[in-house]
Amino acid sequence: MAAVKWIVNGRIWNQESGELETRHIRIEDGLIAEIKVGEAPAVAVEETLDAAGKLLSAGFIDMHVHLRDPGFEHKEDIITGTASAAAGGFTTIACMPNTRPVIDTPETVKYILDKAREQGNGVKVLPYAAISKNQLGRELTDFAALKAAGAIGFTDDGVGVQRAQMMKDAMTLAQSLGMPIIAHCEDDSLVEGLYVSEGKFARDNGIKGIPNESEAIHVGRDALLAESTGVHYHVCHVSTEQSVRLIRLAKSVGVRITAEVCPHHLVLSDEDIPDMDSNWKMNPPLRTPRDVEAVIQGLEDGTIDMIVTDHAPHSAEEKARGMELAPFGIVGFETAFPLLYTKFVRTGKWSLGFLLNRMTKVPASVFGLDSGCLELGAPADLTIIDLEQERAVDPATFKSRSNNTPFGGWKLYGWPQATVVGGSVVWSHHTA
Ligand SMILES: NC(=O)N[C@@H](CC(=O)O)C(=O)O
Ligand SMILES: [Zn+2]
Ligand SMILES: [Zn+2]
Repeated sequence: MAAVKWIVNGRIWNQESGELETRHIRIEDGLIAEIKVGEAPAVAVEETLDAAGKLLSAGFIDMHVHLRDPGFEHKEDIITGTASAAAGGFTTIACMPNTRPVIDTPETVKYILDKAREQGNGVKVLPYAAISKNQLGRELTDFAALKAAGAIGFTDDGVGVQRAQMMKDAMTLAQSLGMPIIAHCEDDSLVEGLYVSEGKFARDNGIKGIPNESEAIHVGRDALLAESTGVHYHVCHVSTEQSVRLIRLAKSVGVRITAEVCPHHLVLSDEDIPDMDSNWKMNPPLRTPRDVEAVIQGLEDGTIDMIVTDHAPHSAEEKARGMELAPFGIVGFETAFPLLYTKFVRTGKWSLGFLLNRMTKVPASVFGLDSGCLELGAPADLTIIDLEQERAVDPATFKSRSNNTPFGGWKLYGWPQATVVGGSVVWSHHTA
């Protein structure tokens, strides 16, 4: 990993003017030390990264990813997962505890942090710990010990916390420690055995679908519990109109609630599923076009705070089991920015700044991270993107160990060129 002293000729988004402006960034001790206007400084080539008119952004932050390590290394591990993240322009990622063993002890938190530091391609990895032991929803984990070990929040992502009392106890404890609860919202009793949402695809194929209420019931319950406990409560992968409505209401009465949405739920509905192809199977499932409109609206009006990938690698063999039996989930790092840039920014629906903020500044501020901005003294965590490069998604080239994506062949603009963490180039398309 080469440390650089200058990144020159980058095009930086100026929030005030709403335009891209050329700047040169000097890096010292891993931090942004100077942002220079005008001529590029005359500096040694070895210590310089020439962004040559490309977008220069704060590195992307993804607060919801699955690295599968320990236990499911045939899908992904910390090495391939962070390589995939870096290739997607991500400099900080927060990984979910649904591993084997589950991240429910200080030892496993330490395993993640140590392996990420030593073999994580320079990418910053922030571990979440489980709410319940083994994610079984029976007994709370030792929140204080997990916090001390370095966990940044608590979640049973992969499954919903089924019992309200358990969620209330978790929130009370998390609140006393100043930690957030991150929730996968799903009522099992409404979902059992189902794998696509209630909608046109399910009707056309004569299968029973997952009802939207399965998500919103938890959002509503938890918003009430967050109100009474005062905890910071964060909703995972929001996918329905009802959830957006409930989060909006909770925010309006002052509940400390935040929320995330995934690229696929912004871009795809159940009506786009071409056939019984398990690359279109994820949890939450693709919902109706009306839900897609609602989550876009929710992101636009601030009800939903940030974008996350929910990068969920599964092996080709597992995904080959067919729609009904294959596991839920799709990979996300290496398509997230090009997908959203192409679909929302190039079409004029969003400004570039709107998209960048929801992948940098907002997640940083919601989770209290020092990165996510291009300011003096901030970590030199940076992403360089070629906004004009058009290329088809080729899953065979992914750095991830898995390539389960519905976006293969999609022609997209806005491909990452280089990723820098703490002033070191951790990935570049030249060396890829
Ligand atoms: N999103 C998914 O479809 N799958 C995730 C679990 C989860 O995020 O709930 C996984 O771990 O595979
Ligand atoms: Zn989930
Ligand atoms: Zn997840």
